Amino acid sequence: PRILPIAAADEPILHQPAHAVADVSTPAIQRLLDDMLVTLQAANGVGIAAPQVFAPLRIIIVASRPNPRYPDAPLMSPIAMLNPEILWQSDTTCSGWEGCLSVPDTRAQVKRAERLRISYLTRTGERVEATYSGFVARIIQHECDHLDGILFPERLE
Ligand SMILES: O=C(O)C[C@@H](Cc1ccccc1)[C@H](O)SCc1ccccc1
Ligand SMILES: [Zn+2]
Repeated sequence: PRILPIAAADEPILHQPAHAVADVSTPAIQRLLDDMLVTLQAANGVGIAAPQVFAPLRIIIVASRPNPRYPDAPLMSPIAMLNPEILWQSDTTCSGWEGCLSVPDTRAQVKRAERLRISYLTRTGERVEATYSGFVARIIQHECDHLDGILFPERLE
């Protein structure tokens, strides 16, 4: 696996919708997942979306860990979510700090749904549904926005 270049905010790919993955089992997709993970780790991120590494595909990796702004964030093994679909979002929202690997040196408070239910394919092709809340739900919403060409500054009130 190799560290991939990360698209900056002015790159068109970050402002257009990504395409569903047709076959998760191909070597190219499996390699992309490995490359996204090492890229995320090298950048000290807690999430990454395929368009950020110039791949217009509906793939995100969620990797919450405690950090200075979220000291009580859960430490989790990175989860690759392919073709994620948010099935439900709570009306309850909360505001919290966000940053973005594609928008360096920028932090802002963003309002997000506190809880959500998501359906996605794992890297082995199983369909999974799960409920998340708090910081992990925030990361998921941030990453799913990337798949629709939305960057967090567009979410500011
Ligand atoms: O650019 C990205 O998508 C990754 C962001 C994910 C993120 C989502 C929501 C809230 C904060 C970050 C990067 O992880 S930015 C680096 C970072 C890490 C921990 C806390 C804040 C920012
Ligand atoms: Zn981002």
